[in-house]
Amino acid sequence: MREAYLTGGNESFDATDKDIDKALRPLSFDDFTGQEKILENLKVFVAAAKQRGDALDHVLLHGPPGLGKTTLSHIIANELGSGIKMTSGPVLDKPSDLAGLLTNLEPHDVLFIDEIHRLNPVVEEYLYSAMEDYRIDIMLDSGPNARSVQISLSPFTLVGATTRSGMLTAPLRARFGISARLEYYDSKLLTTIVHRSAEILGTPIHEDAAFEIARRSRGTPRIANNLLRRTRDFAQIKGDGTITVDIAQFALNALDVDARGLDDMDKRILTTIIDKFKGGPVGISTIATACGEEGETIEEVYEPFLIQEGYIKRTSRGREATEAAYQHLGRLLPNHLRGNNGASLFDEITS
Ligand SMILES: Nc1ncnc2c1ncn2[C@@H]1O[C@H](COP(=O)(O)OP(=O)(O)OP(=O)(O)O)[C@@H](O)[C@H]1O
Ligand SMILES: [Mg+2]
Repeated sequence: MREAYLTGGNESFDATDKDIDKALRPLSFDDFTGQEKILENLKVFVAAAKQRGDALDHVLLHGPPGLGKTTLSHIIANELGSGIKMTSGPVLDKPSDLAGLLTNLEPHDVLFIDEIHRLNPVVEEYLYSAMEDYRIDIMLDSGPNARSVQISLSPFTLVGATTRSGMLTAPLRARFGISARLEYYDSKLLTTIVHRSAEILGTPIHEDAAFEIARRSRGTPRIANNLLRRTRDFAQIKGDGTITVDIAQFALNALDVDARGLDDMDKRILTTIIDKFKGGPVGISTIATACGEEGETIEEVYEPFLIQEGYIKRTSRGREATEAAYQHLGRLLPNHLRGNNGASLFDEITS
């Protein structure tokens, strides 16, 4: 797949976004940029398991969307030299769905369960013994004829992914020997990722243009790749195909991505807190209703980035907008924040 893009030709213009997604996905530890600490540990655990001839311990990957959880699960299987079966929490409706998957695993295979916080509790219960002892008990018949049979499974590795690790039950969480939280990427790492993707797509890109896309990507490789693809369209139609910084800026403005990478919903959340609730504190469900978005989505997708970038603060009474949020939106600072500002100004003058 990847070769098709590397060798160029017109195939890349016919490819759907889904194919491109696949082509851009790193396939090995060495191909994966960032998350250095997680990668270093995983390399050791994978090598040790292989050396012992054991299945790798179960792995939980958590963190905001688009940071590489699915990608890493494939890489783990590749590096183990194992097969991978993919499913997701909400799809596993009954214990028999899970049993079907588990009994089809080859030794040391990876079973990837996405959105693992959304497992049906009954199915989750079955997963416990599968994870712990590589066996499941299945009930045959019901009523007086009911009996349970035990089925042995091949030693396997469960890789669970979730954007909401807080919603995992304690018994499930305890059964993962390895747990890793993926963090947002800084602009430098994202610049590397943009360059790599541009090369695979066969699109020439200037260094400052790659950085411009990177710093406006909300710390997220998926967004960086999407913005790159859209910018490539602008370069193709409005320019000579090369992504320059002017083309990148033009494209990003046309796409409504602001200078700090905040998107429409990010800005809506901030303006809601500032304009409707005097800067907070205000509860997440109130913000959600005012913005017309699910509270869960705000908490899992938008808030972590806004907190990391210092635009909102989480307090016991709710969310508050920070000085940075007022400044970014060009709003007048309220009194309680102006106090701090005055003090720092005073320091500067006297020092
Ligand atoms: N470290 C990385 N280096 C290069 N590309 C990356 C990296 N991490 C992610 N990507 C790219 O970003 C895209 C999104 O990654 P992925 O699907 O693994 O995210 P995810 O964490 O599983 O997201 P979700 O929670 O929405 O399922 C992938 O297509 C992949 O190409
Ligand atoms: Mg995923």
